Amino acid sequence: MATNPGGLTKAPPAVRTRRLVRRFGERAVLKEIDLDLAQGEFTALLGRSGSGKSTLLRAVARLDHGVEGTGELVVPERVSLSFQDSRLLPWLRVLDNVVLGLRGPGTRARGLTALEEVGLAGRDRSWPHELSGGEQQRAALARALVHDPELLLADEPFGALDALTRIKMHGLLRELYERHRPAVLLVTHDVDEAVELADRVLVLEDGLISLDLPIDLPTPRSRRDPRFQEYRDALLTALGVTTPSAAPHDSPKEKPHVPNV
Ligand SMILES: Nc1ncnc2c1ncn2[C@@H]1O[C@H](COP(=O)(O)OP(=O)(O)OP(=O)(O)O)[C@@H](O)[C@H]1O
Repeated sequence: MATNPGGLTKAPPAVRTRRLVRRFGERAVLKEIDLDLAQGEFTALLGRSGSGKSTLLRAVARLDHGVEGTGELVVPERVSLSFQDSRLLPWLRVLDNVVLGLRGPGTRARGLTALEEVGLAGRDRSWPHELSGGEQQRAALARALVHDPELLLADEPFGALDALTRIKMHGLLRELYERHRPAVLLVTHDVDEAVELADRVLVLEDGLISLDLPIDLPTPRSRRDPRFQEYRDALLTALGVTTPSAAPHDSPKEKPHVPNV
């Protein structure tokens, strides 16, 4: 374990990448990424479409065997993944999906507890197609959490949900995170989602992390808090988007439009 200048022992990071490179043909989508994610840290990853967010997440998940490197990639043993599409197996009931791959005594009880935690108590015998989109994402979260992950990698898990369900899922994810404390890397296009949920937001641009912004706001966070808006404006600016709220004071007073980038 490393010791910092104050003499306190510093825990090793949950994720550590050094000089992580991914090329597709001639094009380097990730150019020597150096990234540390602390244990129990909630990080959001933003970037324009095609900037390489999913590529980075897949690399960290060790799903991509094309990652090059003389570099270094350290990830914990227990890693769970969640995607925009819940990826529940249609031929398995909800509980069987949740406990898939889990072994040992108490498997069923663990699955039922996970379902209860995500608000799906009593739906264990349902088939995936009998669940709504939001419920399917809840089941996917239960499946991720039942493994007690040290790292949760989530690639736009709420991207396909309607606005109201999305808000509910934000609350649920933050609550589950605070209870279980895995390190989280959340890929999103939604700047508000990033500021609302994460303690640190990264912007990926041109193959590198161009901004690493700690979010120092208590939770639950209100989008109406002026400091929330300052973070959001800083991120939108980093993403190359100008909004009326980030514009000079003498500009027309329009309702800020916050695009998903
Ligand atoms: N298997 C592949 N073969 C060739 N190019 C690829 C492959 N996978 C990704 N790419 C390219 O790498 C770039 C980054 O893709 P990636 O999916 O990581 O971006 P992203 O930031 O997640 O995009 P989005 O926000 O639109 O989902 C894109 O230009 C994409 O076309």
